[in-house]
Amino acid sequence: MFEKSTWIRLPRNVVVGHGVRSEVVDVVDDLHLQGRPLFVTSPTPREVAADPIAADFEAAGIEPAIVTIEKATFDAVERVIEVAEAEGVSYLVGIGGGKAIDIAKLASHHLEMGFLSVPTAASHDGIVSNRGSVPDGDSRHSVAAEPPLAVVADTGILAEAPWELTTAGCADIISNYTAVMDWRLAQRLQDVEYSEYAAALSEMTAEILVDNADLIRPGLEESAWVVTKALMSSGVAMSIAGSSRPASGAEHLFSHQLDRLAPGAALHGHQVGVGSIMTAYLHQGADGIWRAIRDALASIDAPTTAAELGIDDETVIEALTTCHEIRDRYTILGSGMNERAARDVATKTGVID
Ligand SMILES: NC(=O)C1=CN([C@@H]2O[C@H](COP(=O)(O)OP(=O)(O)OC[C@H]3O[C@@H](n4cnc5c(N)ncnc54)[C@H](OP(=O)(O)O)[C@@H]3O)[C@@H](O)[C@H]2O)C=CC1
Ligand SMILES: O=C(CO)COP(=O)(O)O
Ligand SMILES: [Zn+2]
Repeated sequence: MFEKSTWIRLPRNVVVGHGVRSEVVDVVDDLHLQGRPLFVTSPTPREVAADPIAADFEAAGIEPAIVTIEKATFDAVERVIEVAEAEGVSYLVGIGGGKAIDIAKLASHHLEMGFLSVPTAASHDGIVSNRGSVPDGDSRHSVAAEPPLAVVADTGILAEAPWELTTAGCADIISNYTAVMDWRLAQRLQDVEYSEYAAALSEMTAEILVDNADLIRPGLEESAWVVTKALMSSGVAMSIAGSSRPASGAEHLFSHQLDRLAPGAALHGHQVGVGSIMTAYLHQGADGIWRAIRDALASIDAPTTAAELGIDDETVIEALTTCHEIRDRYTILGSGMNERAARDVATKTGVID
């Protein structure tokens, strides 16, 4: 008897383009959301977008509450929940980079309220995903949540953000190649749940981005358009899979460990890009696609070495040899690399000298 079933939850409205920031109020109206919102933001996105959007709401007779978070932590989620309850809000709006959107996503899930995702940087593929990624002591949790009811991505704001945020988003997408390799390996060796559709969407998204790399240039609003569409497509792949597997493999474990060993040194997307060069080598050896991944990253100005990440070589080795412990996710790293093997792959791929 066939007993399989699945729920795939996706945003209802996706609004992308120049100046759409001013349409957040209309999107709320279209979704029939009533009452006050709580804006969840972080310092720079507050200035760039949350305060102007709050002014739009006030002009429409709605008084938003605002909470500014500094880090993506479970304490921050707790604080947002407390503010939401104290202010009597009825939905949340995450305005910012990955950290603000993840915290809004997790708090709204706990509160059983809807949320809107308003990215201010094309820096990560959590914009529409149904997961939140939060460090917790020695681990990093990929927490199940709901995707946003709507996404409002203003390409004007995204194009004005520092260029490295956009190159980080590109690298987060390029890392899908190795995330899918890890997923297939885990399916073959550990029989983990696998979706051919989600894997194909994730790989195709990376391919389209790489094929359009010449459109991705600083100061070009079209770049924000191309990258944001790819980030959304990758987020949809995660929602279809019901897991971050299509977009997060060993290269993400490496990045999550760097976040612990060298906090704030480099952007998430840049770290996963460098991780992807090395894990591609581990999967396919010297003649595999690691050079193509490195060249694609270099072509859009993303880092390809430890030095470009601003991280010293020894920290890279420590991250490579310990990151398999971050979470129970089977990848090419298996039960861990020893130091010699880690030094070998990092040197052969030019990540360290
Ligand atoms: N849930 C999911 O599926 C996914 C989650 N993630 C998570 O997302 C996070 C990474 O996202 P990322 O966006 O890099 O991290 P942040 O949210 O920390 O943003 C990176 C930096 O960009 C700044 N910033 C954001 N928007 C602007 C702007 N318009 N102009 C100037 N500066 C701006 C932020 O400023 P400030 O410091 O003032 O906030 C911050 O310093 C990680 O925690 C990662 O785990 C990543 C991929 C998928
Ligand atoms: O960053 C992600 C996908 O790009 C997802 O993060 P996790 O590794 O925490 O699942
Ligand atoms: Zn990522």
